[in-house]
Amino acid sequence: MAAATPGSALEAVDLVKTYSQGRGKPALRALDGLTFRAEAGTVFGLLGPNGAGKSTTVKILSTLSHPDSGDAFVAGIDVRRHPEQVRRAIGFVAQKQVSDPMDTGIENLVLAGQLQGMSTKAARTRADELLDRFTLTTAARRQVKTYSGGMARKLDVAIGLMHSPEVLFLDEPTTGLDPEARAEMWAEIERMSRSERMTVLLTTHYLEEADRLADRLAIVDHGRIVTEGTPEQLKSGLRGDAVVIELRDPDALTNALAAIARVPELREVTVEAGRIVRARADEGGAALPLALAALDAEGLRVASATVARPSLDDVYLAHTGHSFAAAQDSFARRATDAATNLERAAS
Ligand SMILES: Nc1ncnc2c1ncn2[C@@H]1O[C@H](COP(=O)(O)OP(=O)(O)OP(=O)(O)O)[C@@H](O)[C@H]1O
Repeated sequence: MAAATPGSALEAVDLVKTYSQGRGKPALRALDGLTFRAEAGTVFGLLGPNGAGKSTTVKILSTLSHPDSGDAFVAGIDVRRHPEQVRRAIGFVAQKQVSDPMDTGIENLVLAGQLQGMSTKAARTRADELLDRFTLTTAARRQVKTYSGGMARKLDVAIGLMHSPEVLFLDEPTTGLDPEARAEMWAEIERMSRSERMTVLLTTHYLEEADRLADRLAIVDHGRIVTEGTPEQLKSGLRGDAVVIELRDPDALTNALAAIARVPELREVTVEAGRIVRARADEGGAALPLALAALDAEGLRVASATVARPSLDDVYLAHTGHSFAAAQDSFARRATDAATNLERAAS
C-alpha cells in the first residue's frame, strides 16, 4: 500500500477514472494517470479547459468519488482507507452554490459550523470573523437570495472555511462572476491563503486566475498533468517572445504562412481560428517588423500584430499542441452535440 510523501498536503498518484457513456459507447477516460503533489501551506492550481478532468480530481481527493485505480492522500491521510478523517480535514467549495437562499448569511455559516461539530458559541465567533474577512458583515442578517453573485460566492467560500480546514478545495471559484466581483474574489483568496496558512487546491479554467493565485500549478489536459511548476518557471521555460499576427482575410492564410516561413527569426508557427498566426522569436521586437514586411511584400493585410512575453496560454500550447481557447471551444462543441443527440433520442 502506497504512503503519503512527508510534507505534502495533497497527493495524487497515477489516478485513473473512467465514466460509462451509456450502452454501446466506449467508456470515457476522464483521468488517465494523473499525478501531482502540493506542499503544505501553498496554493496549488489545477489549470485546464472544461472537461480536462479537474473536477473529477477534486471529487476523488475530497472523497466524493472513487478512482478506478491510483492513490490519493490529503493532509497525509489515505483518501480511500480513511475518508471520514479526510472529510474532517478539508473544506470544499463546489462550483454550485451551497448556501440556503432563504436563510441569512450568518444562519448559513452557523449551521455549517454546527454540522462540522462546532458548538453554537464557537460557530458564531468564527462566523463573525469570516463575515468581517469577506466584507459581508453589513449583509450578515439579510437572506442570501438578496445577495449579488459575488457576495453569494464569498459566503460559499466562508462556509468552506468555518471549521478551519487544513486543506481547502476551491473548484472554479470565480466562474460566472463579472470582472469586478472576480477581482474582489482574487484579493480575498490571496488574503485568506496568507492569513489562514492552509493548503488550497484551486481549479480554474482562467489562465489569469492561475497565474495570479497559484504558488505552483499543474496544467491538465485530457486527464493528465502535462507540465507543472511555478507560473514564472513555466513561462520562463519557454524560450523567447510570442508574436501574434491576426490576418484581415482568412483566405490569405496559406500565402501568409508561406511568407512567414521565409522569416528565419520566427519558429513554432501555429494557427488559431483560421486567421491568427502565432509564432515564437528570441527577439520578438526585431522579428515582428520582418514578418510584417514579408506579409506586405505579398500584398497581405494584417488586422493586428502583437509581441508579448510568454503567457500561460503559450505554455499550454507548447505542452499540448493546441491553444487553450481552441480546447474550450472544442469541449463546448462536443457538449452541444451531446445535448442535441440526447434531444433527438428523446423526441
Ligand atoms: N458523472 C459523469 N458521467 C459521465 N461523464 C462525466 C461525469 N463527470 C465528468 N464527466 C466527463 O469527464 C470529463 C472530465 O470532466 P471534469 O468535470 O472532471 O472536467 P473539468 O476539467 O472539471 O471541467 P469543468 O470545468 O467543465 O468542470 C469530461 O469529458 C466530462 O464530460
